[in-house]
Amino acid sequence: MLKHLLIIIYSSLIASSYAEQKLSVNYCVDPNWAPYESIVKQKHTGISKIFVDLIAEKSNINFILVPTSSWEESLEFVKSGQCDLIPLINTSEKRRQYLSFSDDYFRAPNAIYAHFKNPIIGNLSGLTNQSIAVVKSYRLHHHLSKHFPNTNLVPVENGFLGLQKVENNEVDYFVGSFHAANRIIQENNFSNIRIAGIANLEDQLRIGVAKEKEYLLPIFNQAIAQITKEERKKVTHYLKSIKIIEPPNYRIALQVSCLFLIIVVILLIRYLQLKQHGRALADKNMKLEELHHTLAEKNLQLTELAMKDPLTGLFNRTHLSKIIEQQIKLTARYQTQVCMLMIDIDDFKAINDNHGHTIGDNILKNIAKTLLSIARETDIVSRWGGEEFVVVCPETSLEEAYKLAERIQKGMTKIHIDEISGVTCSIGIAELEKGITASEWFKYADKAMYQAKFKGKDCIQIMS
Ligand SMILES: Nc1nc2c(ncn2[C@@H]2O[C@H](COP(=O)(O)OP(=O)(O)OP(=O)(O)O)[C@@H](O)[C@H]2O)c(=O)[nH]1
Repeated sequence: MLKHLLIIIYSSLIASSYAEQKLSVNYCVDPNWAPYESIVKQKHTGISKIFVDLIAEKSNINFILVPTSSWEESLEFVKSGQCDLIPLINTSEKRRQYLSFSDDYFRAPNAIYAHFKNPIIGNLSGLTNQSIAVVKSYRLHHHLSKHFPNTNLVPVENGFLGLQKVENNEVDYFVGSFHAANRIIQENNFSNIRIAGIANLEDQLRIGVAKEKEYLLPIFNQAIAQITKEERKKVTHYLKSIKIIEPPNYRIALQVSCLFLIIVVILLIRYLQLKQHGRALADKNMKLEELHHTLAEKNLQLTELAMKDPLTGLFNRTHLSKIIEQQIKLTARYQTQVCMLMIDIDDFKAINDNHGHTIGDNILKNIAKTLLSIARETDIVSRWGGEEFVVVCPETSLEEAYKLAERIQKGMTKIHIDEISGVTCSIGIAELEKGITASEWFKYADKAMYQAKFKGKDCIQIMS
């Protein structure tokens, strides 16, 4: 009690004397604890700098920074007297042995950070035997080693190194100051880290003064009490300028990617199926077209077969009958002359008998060629049957038909097959008379041909 009274009296004396002569104090900070405090290019920056400036102004004390390279070094400096105070520090049993503390002036949470593969634990009681990185000599370090002896503590030099271990999955968790950790995550783009819980140990930060300078505490407390809400807003603004990182939600990203991949695969399969289907369809269409073509060809062949004599290729009897029917109609309408030549090869049986059927066939084929070459293009040359041929000559008079018959006879003499040198034929000619039927016309031509035979063969007879 007496001691406290003496300190107050001493401090007020000092305070009044400071009015005339400005007192200076040396202070140390944590050089790696942004945004709370840090040393950048030998200069103090961060939240504690805002408060130091306010307290300096209100207490009229000159604060001189003694730069250090680590928090541990700062603690050593204040112990050894190289620094008079540390402006932003938590109390702890250990620290109370060499420091006296002002009233707290800034409070902030601590959080638990984890690799996104590790589960959310909520708070410190969720920690069991995991590996936990924590900054060496921080109050949290002592707190965890005292209250969570089963955990595997990994002390690190600073928050960056601890969070880097989490990012690289070297430790399960990092426990540290909320604002500082967020800033490190953001600056270093640690994309694998998320907040796994809030540490139920709040930072209640204050000035820690070396024991031999504890007489300054009333002055500091007075200055702290004078800090206005407006002035505190500077700190809020400063913190707001730091974005809090929302670690990317990899699960959603993975799900979206999977969904996208599935859609792409389905579309690809569908595309390939359609392509295959299209190809099969095109194949089928092509085959169908080929089939259609073949069918058309076959039909043509069939029609030709139905129309033509297979041995000579001339029109057959059936087709000739149809043509003659048309011819009769045309003649009746246009009053033109049409003649029919009935040609019968003489003694063909003897050719067959003496030279064989194959030679006989060849002779018949040659006769057909001869007839086609001699007749006009408009004449209709046909094989009536066996060794009989019929030539129908539109727009032809009996005289012209007779001349044609003569040319045919002459042509026949030029046929040479094997030992056979020329054939003879008997030709009957009948003009299409008005009003007669096709069969009557045939009958007349046939009759004329038989008359020619009767006359001794190799001659031409006009129907009389
Ligand atoms: N090689 C061959 N012979 C045929 C064909 N069609 C009919 N013949 C033959 O022609 C001959 C016709 O004989 P005939 O009716 O007696 O007449 P021909 O021997 O010519 O006697 P004439 O008519 O009186 O001059 C027969 O021997 C038939 O076999 C054929 O497609 N090929």
